[in-house]
Amino acid sequence: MARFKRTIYLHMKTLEEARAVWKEAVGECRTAVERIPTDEALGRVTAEPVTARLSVPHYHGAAMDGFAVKASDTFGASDVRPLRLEVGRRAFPVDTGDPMPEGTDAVVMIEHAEKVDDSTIEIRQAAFPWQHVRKVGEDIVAGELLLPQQHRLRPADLGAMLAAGVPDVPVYSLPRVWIQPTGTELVPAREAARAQPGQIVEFNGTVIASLVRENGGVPMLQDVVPDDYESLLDAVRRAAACPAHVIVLNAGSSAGSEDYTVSLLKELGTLLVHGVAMMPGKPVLLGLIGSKPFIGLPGYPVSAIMAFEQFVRPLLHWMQGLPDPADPTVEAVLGRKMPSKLGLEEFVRVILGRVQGRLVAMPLQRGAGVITSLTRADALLRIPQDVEGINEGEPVRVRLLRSEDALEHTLIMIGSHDNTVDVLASELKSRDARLHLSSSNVGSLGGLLAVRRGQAHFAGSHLLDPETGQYNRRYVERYLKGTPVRLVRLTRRRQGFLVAPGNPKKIRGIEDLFRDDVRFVNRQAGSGTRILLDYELERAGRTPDGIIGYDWEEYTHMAVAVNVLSGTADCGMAIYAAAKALGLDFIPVCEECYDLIIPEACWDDPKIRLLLEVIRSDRFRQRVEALGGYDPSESGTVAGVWDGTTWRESRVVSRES
Ligand SMILES: Nc1nc2c(c(=O)[nH]1)N[C@H]1C(S)=C(S)[C@@H](COP(=O)(O)OP(=O)(O)OC[C@H]3O[C@@H](n4cnc5c(N)ncnc54)[C@H](O)[C@@H]3O)O[C@H]1N2
Ligand code: MOO
Repeated sequence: MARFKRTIYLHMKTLEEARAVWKEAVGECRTAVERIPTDEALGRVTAEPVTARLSVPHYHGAAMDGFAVKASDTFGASDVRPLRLEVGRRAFPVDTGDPMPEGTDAVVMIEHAEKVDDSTIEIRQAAFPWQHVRKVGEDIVAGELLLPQQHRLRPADLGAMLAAGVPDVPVYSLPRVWIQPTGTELVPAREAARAQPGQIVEFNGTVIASLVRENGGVPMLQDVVPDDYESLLDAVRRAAACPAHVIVLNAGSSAGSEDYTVSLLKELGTLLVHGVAMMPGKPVLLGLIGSKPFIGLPGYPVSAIMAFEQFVRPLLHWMQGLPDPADPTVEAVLGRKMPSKLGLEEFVRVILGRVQGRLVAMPLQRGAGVITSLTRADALLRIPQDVEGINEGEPVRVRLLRSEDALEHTLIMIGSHDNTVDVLASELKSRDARLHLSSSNVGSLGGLLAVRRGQAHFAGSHLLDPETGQYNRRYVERYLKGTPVRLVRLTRRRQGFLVAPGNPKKIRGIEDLFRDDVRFVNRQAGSGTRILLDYELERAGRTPDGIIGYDWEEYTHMAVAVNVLSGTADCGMAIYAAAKALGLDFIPVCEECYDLIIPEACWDDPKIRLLLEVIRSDRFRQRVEALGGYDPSESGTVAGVWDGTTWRESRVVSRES
């Protein structure tokens, strides 16, 4: 069908241009005004100024428990000249809030009135006029402005309105957003476990609906429609005819042959923008169907969220007469060099924490499909389009995704990842709910370098020195000259050969790698596991010659495991957790040490003290043991104290700090 030719982006606009086009086209859209009961108006935005109908208080009332009196009757009373007043004639018992009896203008607090008998009190201090009395209109005067228009109502606002006799309030209707997920490949989340290759769990719908709710709108989330033009046309027609204020389609915004959104928009409405120089979120589409704003959000989840924030979020504010939302930002230093494409505004997810007095921002994965780059992020770094990149150590302004206070309770870990770190994070949280462990996985060496630059509270490392058979010490000596640190053992972990379930090739150990019928899959040169394999080969007195697949390099434990599972390799070396995850058999080869490298400058930080407490607890060990493939018997021991030049203690490991 000729009509469905692949689309090429129209003219890609800069983010600023696209925002301007959008504001021009839909910036004046408002939802209708409706009058709703005041007690249901929390969070709603006033469409008109609200004025008081009654004064508050509307009578003179006692502000304290005690006796209402006429102030002039009490003049002259003192410690030396106590004054007696007859109850019921010149002093009237009142409680807080009671109307003042005729002729009285002051209240003597009960604790300042001595009872003489049932009908007499004595006071030792004169009352001044209007003492402890709430006068008419003290709080609100009838007719005065209570709240302006375009004001988002808070709990106290509702109280003031009710007190002032305003039982209902004119507000903007909540913007209703039609959300249409599309894609033949999408399956409902409840069928996730049965998804075949090529099928993807639908979740953007829920994310977008939640973002709408968070921004004061009402989501109208639809069932998925397949990627065929007629179904999409039908869905958008229904959206146009229904009482929704905004139409959001996801996805089909890019240049793929099944990306029909552009054609749709051209057939049913007006295309304003296709393609914005931002990343993620580049292929976003903006337009109008009739007078309804229409947004085509890209399919990748991070792209969808970023494009939502730039275009849907402000729209939801404008529709209720509110200004653009403002987000809190802080200044930090960038922990790692960040190259960026010239001409594209980039949004980089970062972890953020205060290390040795400075806020450090460390970039996370960049992929637009990596939703966990947002779940793990503490902040967003925006790299302008005219900047080619930012150097390590440069100051940057980042937008906070968590509270500023939370940053003070964030521990930054950089280095190699291990599953026991997840246990650590969860145990820390259960000890102190404020504590948050943010980690960036850049490999062991990257962790050491971050410690050297003062960018991490600690690093995670498992680097074997083949000459000594020891872990990490040699690397600390080489890379941390002048940086005192302590080496704390987190755990020992088992490395071994992964083989297909049932071990069909009957692989038992290193010698079997040299067989003609065994294809091996290796890890990349320089990785901890590769160093370990070479070390084991050397110990066995062998060179790699003769191992089929020794030069075939993969970059992660899981990639090795996948090759074994699919049968492209018969054997590979990895940690037990990778075998367990994919149901492979595991033949243990050796144990390695996974250590934390903690700068001396952070050693006395209470967060680090708690971290050590956790690592040394029985509960942590039990949980680590239960993972399988780990030996936590040395967890928490100090395996070395480095003063920047030499090791200060003997090599006997100790559990003391
Ligand atoms: N040749 C080109 N290909 C792509 C380009 C390009 O410029 N030229 N741009 C890339 C960029 S950037 C993005 S972003 C994506 C946008 O893709 P679409 O908006 O067309 O979306 P799809 O291709 O349909 O899906 C992409 C991806 O997202 C998943 N997805 C879609 N909807 C959902 C949902 N409701 N829940 C969860 N996941 C969803 C979908 O399955 C795909 O994996 O295009 C690049 N391609
Ligand atoms: O711009 Mo796409 O949105 O990178 O992923």
